Amino acid sequence: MVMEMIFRGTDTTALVTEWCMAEVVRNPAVQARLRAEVDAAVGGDGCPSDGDVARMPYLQAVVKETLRAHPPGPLLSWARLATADVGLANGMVVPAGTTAMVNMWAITHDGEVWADPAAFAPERFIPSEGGADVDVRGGDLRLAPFGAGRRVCPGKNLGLATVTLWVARLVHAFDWSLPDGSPPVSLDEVLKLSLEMKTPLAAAATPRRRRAA
Ligand code: HEM
Repeated sequence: MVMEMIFRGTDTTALVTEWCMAEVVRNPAVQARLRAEVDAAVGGDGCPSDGDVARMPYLQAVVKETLRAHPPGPLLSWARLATADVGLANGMVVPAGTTAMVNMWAITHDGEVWADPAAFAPERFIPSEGGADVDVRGGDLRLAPFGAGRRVCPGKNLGLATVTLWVARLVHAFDWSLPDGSPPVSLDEVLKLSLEMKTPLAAAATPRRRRAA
């Protein structure tokens, strides 16, 4: 059980954080809005807590948009074997013995599902700004980066809470930018066990404030 949690829970959580920070570095307007929200919720020299992030809708939208743009399990559990004929809602039948894969990456980048899918636009998840109210934990198949149904990721709440808190703390404590002279952040992907950045993120973190000793 512990092995399974480590095996399935560590690289996914770390990769979503890395992709999220890559988008934060690439998109200064996103970083500025995120920081304003985190500062307003935390204030002063405090450190964001789980309770604080619950009051940060833009941060949650940024994490959702990261999961849409860069789902770490693009093919969910890679493959499933149909043990019986399965009738789909659209009338199609998946015959017993078929190996089936769900291409979540294709769904999250489909222009008929998500307008302008190549854009990193957290607002698409803010209902008060015309965005969609999407439950990413398996309740909406337009964006199900943790899978859905019987084999949905059992660590989804822990994974989401961890990434959200880490990003809040990273943005609260540091200004994030490209190191001097380095090329722009590359969003090229490589599929290993999970979907990784082909060129790992290299960013400069400048402390924002000094705490009294
Ligand atoms: C943001 C972080 C995470 C993402 C994006 C993620 C994503 C996924 C996905 C896509 C699946 C396959 C679901 C399916 O086939 O329908 C999965 C399965 C699984 N995940 Fe996660 N996961 C994350 C974090 C975690 C954490 C923190 C844990 C444990 C502490 C965990 C434990 C597992 C396990 C044990 C399975 C296999 C479930 C089964 O086959 O019944 N995951 N995860």
